[in-house]
Amino acid sequence: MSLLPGSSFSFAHPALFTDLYQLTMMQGYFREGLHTQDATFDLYYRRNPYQGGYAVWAGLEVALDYLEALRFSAADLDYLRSLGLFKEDFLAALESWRFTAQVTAFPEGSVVFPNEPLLTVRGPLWEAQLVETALLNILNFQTLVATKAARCLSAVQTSRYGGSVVEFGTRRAQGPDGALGAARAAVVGGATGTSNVQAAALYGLTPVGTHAHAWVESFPTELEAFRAYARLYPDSTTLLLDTFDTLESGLPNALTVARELRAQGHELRGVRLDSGDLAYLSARVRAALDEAGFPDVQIVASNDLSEFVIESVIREGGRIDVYGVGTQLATGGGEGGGALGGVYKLVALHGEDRMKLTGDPRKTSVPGLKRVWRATDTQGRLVIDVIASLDEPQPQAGARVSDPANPLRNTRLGAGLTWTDPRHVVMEGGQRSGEPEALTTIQARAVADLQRLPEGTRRLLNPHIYRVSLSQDLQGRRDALVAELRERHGL
Ligand SMILES: Nc1ncnc2c1ncn2[C@@H]1O[C@H](COP(=O)(O)OP(=O)(O)OP(=O)(O)O)[C@@H](O)[C@H]1O
Ligand SMILES: O=P(O)(O)OC[C@H]1O[C@H](OP(=O)(O)OP(=O)(O)O)[C@H](O)[C@@H]1O
Ligand SMILES: O=C(O)c1cccnc1
Repeated sequence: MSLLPGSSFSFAHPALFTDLYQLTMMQGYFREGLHTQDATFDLYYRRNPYQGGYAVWAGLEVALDYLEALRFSAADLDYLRSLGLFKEDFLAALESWRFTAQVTAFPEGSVVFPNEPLLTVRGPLWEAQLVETALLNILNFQTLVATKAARCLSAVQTSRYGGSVVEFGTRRAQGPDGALGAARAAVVGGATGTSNVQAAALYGLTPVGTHAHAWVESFPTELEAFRAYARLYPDSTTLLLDTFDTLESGLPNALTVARELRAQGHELRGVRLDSGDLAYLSARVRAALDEAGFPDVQIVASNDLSEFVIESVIREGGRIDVYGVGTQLATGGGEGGGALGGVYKLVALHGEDRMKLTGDPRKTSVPGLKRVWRATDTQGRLVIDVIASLDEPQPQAGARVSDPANPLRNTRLGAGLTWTDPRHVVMEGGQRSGEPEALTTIQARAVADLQRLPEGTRRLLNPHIYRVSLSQDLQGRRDALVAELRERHGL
């Protein structure tokens, strides 16, 4: 069951969850008579997290919950009035203010790449402006953590024995909201569970767990501690082996309890390793369990795990079934992690292209209303994404497309590709276009999409860079606007 059926998040004061400048600009647009202009903003990021080859797009359902909940309560307006910045006519207009815009986005769980518009908001300028902060807050973090989970899972999949990832990171996460959001995002990216009970209750997951060293330390002997736990949870006990010595004490005591449970008609579920060389120890523990007639007892491992540790443990012959990943997963940590730098840029105003010019060509935005075309080969593998103008037809074989960060690098599209337009309108008039998607559906999409990635792009270290290109039409519009802006501003 879920404590919040059909919904994934609740904000107490959603309209105030924004940067002050959004509100001061909103008042400005209102007083200048610009607030109802038809504006389009694109949300995208420029660099994959973890120096990887992709990201897993996560947080869309949370973002839609936020947009549907958005309104200014009487208490919000009183607070804004107390700041002395806002005039009464503006505050009065906020009383009935609602988010009424259209949102187009990749389905949550899709594999996505730098520079492509992941989400587009089109509607009255003051509405589209206000939501920048919260959308980036939600989507950057969810996407970062979902990508980390996917990387851990892809490391697990290098084992011919299979395995799964669970999220153990609440104690090290960035505060309570960070922990809940991370648990959700970890599941989007492929984790099969979380130890956080509130997250499980909110998102309709089954909480998972073993026991801590404190349990063993609270009994005169390790064996008594193991027996007491097994008595209480005869069908779901996982014993932690390393309080004193994994191979000399924990393992033999766990085998004793496994035999005692079986004599009573139950089975020990698992053992957990939490220190030492996890490859060596898990291979030794697996062999001992198998030899003693317990091939189904699972080996859980924890202790500062990351995608790279998982890959290494497997390469060295480790036999772990469940990887409990904490700090690195819940914080989105590790090299190239910490935060996803997604941005939200105005790309059109009443139908006319808009863009930000900058000295750094990688930061120059792509103007205009767009569509993303995604090509797959005959085996269903992703080949290339082409960002095109909204009204452009499906790309044709032989057409030239260019690198958004470097127009001099261009390429011709091959033949035999199947083109799809994966983005959909997910909100119209401020209302969801369909029912919220279940986390299980979103996770299944992520797992399937990751399988469609070329192996080199999925690689953890120095991956092959998946091509995201601009159509010639869009590149031409961008060049024309750059030239016009330079002339207008004397640059
Ligand atoms: N076979 C392996 N390959 C790569 N990394 C491993 C392997 N086994 C364990 N690790 C990782 O090595 C790191 C350190 O393990 P180490 O053995 O130093 O810690 P420990 O014995 O658990 O000590 P502590 O009790 O302080 O945690 C951990 O991040 C662990 O996940
Ligand atoms: O991926 P991680 O961040 O390691 O998260 C999981 C860890 O959390 C717990 O121990 P904790 O770290 O609290 O104590 P310990 O280091 O003494 O085991 C648990 O035993 C794992 O080792
Ligand atoms: O249940 C566990 O084993 C667990 C939960 C959180 C953190 N470390 C371990």
